[in-house]
Amino acid sequence: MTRIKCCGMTRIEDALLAAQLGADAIGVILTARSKRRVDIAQARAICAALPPFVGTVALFMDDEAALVREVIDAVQPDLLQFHGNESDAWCAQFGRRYLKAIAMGDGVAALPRLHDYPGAAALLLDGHGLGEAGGSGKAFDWSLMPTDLKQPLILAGGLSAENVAAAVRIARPWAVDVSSGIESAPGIKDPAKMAAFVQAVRAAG
Ligand SMILES: O=C(O)c1ccccc1NCC(=O)[C@H](O)[C@H](O)COP(=O)(O)O
Repeated sequence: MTRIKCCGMTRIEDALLAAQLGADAIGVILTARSKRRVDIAQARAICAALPPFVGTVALFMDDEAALVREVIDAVQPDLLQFHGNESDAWCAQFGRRYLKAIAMGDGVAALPRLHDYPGAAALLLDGHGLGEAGGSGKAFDWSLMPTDLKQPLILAGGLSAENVAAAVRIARPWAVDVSSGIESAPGIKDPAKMAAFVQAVRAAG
């Protein structure tokens, strides 16, 4: 079964609907680099509203360590996600499990970077270019998804109800991650798109 993370939640009602529909995790974005940014109080309210067994992920992109610590204390997310040029040692300093996003927009040139994060709980392969923010809606060449890495791989970038079944079939990821493909506007999730996305992933197996 392919797990599902719905990212970029800015409203409690959207996060609750994702949970009801069967999403395995939701993401809240704390970095100023995002148009889906929430403040710490919003992130805490969204995460605290969720039922048990739905994971929470707090996202950062080249942010100050002090912000990450503040979020850990206030929000208590299950996982951290780092989306920028952070090193593995930098990500590990918080003593928390983390996902490391890898920009796959450069195609094969990005592949060596997949070996730079042995401490990450999983790698999230995203469609944008190096140095660009996530949530871009850009897909990458799914056939580049490696099969020889020990870490679980999360497929992200430009996924939607229309293409996710093909993506799962080609890339065989541990999980898929989606943001703009389930939105009506940045940070505003669309119930019909979210339901169709979860259904398409479940049908894909
Ligand atoms: O979504 C953002 O606005 C964002 C900004 C800066 C860093 C990371 C960001 N999102 C990270 C995610 O995990 C997204 O879900 C992922 O990039 C996929 O987004 P999309 O292509 O829109 O499905």
